[in-house]
Amino acid sequence: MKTEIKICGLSNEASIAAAAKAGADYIGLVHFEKSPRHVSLERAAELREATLGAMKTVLLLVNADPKLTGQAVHIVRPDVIQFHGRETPEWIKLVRDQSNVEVWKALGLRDQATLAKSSRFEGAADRLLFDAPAKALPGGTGTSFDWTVLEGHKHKVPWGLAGGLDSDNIAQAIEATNPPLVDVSSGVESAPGVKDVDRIAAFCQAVQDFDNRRSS
Ligand SMILES: O=C(O)c1ccccc1N[C@@H]1O[C@H](COP(=O)(O)O)[C@@H](O)[C@H]1O
Repeated sequence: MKTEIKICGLSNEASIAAAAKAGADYIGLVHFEKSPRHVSLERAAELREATLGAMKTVLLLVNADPKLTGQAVHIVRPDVIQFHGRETPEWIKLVRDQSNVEVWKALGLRDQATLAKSSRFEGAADRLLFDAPAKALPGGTGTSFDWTVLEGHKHKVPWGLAGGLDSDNIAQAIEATNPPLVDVSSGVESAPGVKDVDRIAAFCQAVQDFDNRRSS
């Protein structure tokens, strides 16, 4: 099975080209002013163009109101919106039904109880992204969570693993959780918000090496 790769928090064309060359499936663009990776909607639209359709574009929003969400869909025309705040299942479903855009919901996983609550999003989100619990920022902090929380879990919707992943721990993370998609931001940076093309390449290579070992 191929593990899909999302490289998140890109803010320039060079890192988008590096993600494409390395074989990423998705890029993530963050529209959240408190993030060191924040880009305006207009810049996000330019960066989506820079993918040349080689990768899908995920636009990340945090607790965005209906007006901003509508503007984001209209201006950026992403393939996916990733909601990374306290959005409700009802809101996620409404956006999915009204926008024709795939909708992902990120959830901070602390323990079995928080995992059990993720079932509220079945039938609403197209994918769940399991991340570390929010700290001062809701995500993008390079923090991982206890992957054993996912052990034996019967996933009812497509999902992805996020939170503190990097080229050193990604093989262990895939081995432990068997995710269909992995999502990285801090782990491919040299400083918050500064993507490193070599780390992007190393992360993707580590995922591909794991997939190749598993299928041989
Ligand atoms: O990247 C950010 O700045 C960010 C801000 C607000 C919410 C989520 C954010 N990033 C997402 O968080 C996860 C994990 O990131 P990391 O690899 O631990 O740095 C990932 O989905 C990012 O896209």
